[in-house]
Amino acid sequence: MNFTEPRLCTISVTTGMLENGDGHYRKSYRDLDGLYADRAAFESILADRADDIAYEVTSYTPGGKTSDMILGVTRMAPGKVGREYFLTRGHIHANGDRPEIYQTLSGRGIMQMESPDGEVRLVEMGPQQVCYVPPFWIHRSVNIGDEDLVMFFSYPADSGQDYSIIARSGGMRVRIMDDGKGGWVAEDNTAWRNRSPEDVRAILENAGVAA
Ligand SMILES: O=P(O)(O)OC[C@H]1O[C@H](O)[C@H](O)[C@@H](O)[C@@H]1O
Ligand SMILES: [Fe+2]
Repeated sequence: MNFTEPRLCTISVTTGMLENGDGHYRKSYRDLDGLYADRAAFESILADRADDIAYEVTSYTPGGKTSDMILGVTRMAPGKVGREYFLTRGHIHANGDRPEIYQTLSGRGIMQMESPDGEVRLVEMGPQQVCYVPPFWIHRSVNIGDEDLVMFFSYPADSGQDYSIIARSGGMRVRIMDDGKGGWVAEDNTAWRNRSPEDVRAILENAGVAA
């Protein structure tokens, strides 16, 4: 029997990268078009740093099965588009019943979660705090600090990412905004529309769960 070889990876908290992984992708500000509320503020970021890295993900994928755990690191730059803090695109796992674990290594962030039927959970996280993202929750990270947000993550390798679920509902239900006092406040996203009971049922049934 050919057992999978163990793998040692090193996390560089200062560069926000996993070393000795096998995956790396970057998202520039240009790639994040349409996510933020303040169109004019976003355009002005595009005007002078469209190709700068907004966030990047380095990872190791040992295989493709449920029992193979992907692990990696996300590094997200600090900043705001108007009053809205920088964020990752966000997704639900294409196999919706797959969970994820996130550990903040440096910086301050919010794990923004939304259930298929529109419940919102906001988990503020600092260094060495771990958030368990349960099956079926749409999730994205938001950098509410003034330095890089560096997070370790792990999830089953056959989870997959479905980004369309957020696009179809006009974004996530709330936006994480500067409260003007150095903190944050969650404000309703006026473009958001809830998923229908049929949509919710389809997400559950796709994972073999009775609605
Ligand atoms: O996939 P995004 O929504 O762009 O988020 C960026 C990354 O965030 C987390 O670290 C996830 O575990 C990654 O799978 C994801 O790629
Ligand atoms: Fe995920």
